Amino acid sequence: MLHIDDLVVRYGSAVAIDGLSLHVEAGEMVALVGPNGAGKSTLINTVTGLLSPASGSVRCEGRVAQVPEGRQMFADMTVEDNLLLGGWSIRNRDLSEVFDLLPDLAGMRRRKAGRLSGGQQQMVAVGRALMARPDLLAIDELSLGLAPLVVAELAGHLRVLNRERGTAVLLVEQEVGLAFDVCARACVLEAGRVVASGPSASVAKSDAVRRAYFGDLGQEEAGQATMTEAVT
Ligand SMILES: Nc1ncnc2c1ncn2[C@@H]1O[C@H](COP(=O)(O)OP(=O)(O)OP(=O)(O)O)[C@@H](O)[C@H]1O
Repeated sequence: MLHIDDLVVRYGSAVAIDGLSLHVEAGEMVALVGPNGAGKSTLINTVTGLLSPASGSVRCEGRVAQVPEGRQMFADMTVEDNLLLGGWSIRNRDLSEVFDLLPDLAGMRRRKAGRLSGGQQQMVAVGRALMARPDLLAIDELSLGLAPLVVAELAGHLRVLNRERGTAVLLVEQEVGLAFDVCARACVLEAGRVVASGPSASVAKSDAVRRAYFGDLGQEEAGQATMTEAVT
């Protein structure tokens, strides 16, 4: 349902995405991992239309919604009003669907978003994106600054969302263990390219992941990072 082909994205003369192709099937959960500056956020922001390609194409058959890095709450607005903003493009905006999936939000609907904990705010950010009834949910750093228990609860909600509604998920995540656990498939980005792709359990053992997170390959091997490692 998401087709990204030969994508190039630039900031001025700097190339952030460098000829990247990636395809996501309907209902698939795909993790995007890689070192700082690899282009993960740029890719997500291009998928959701916040950035435009310099060349190549991004085509999505269905609605996309984003959970942005840092949550981006409207702090002085209530939880309910934050949620309603997420559904601005929907004719009959109905909070009940989101409350069914994230029941804790119903109890905090009248509270100011800025008064909530980080985990509660992240739940609002997920709920706000779900108000658009997306076919693809693009999440930039689910776990950022959150306690492991809170992250585990959010991950559980994502699994239910995927299982019960068939929503596809593109998850950018620094916590690779979490990303591989939640998503059946993973792609490793380096310097704006996909350098490994396949089932998460296999990608977890790939050279690309060792290079990105453990730095335990020699210079010579690191220099060979430009070819895609197809992991099966
Ligand atoms: N607004 C910007 N202006 C110029 N260059 C940018 C901008 N945003 C990102 N970049 C550059 O584009 C490249 C990709 O950045 P991006 O934030 O997409 O990577 P990332 O994989 O999400 O990194 P991180 O894990 O640190 O968030 C990096 O070299 C970064 O410095």
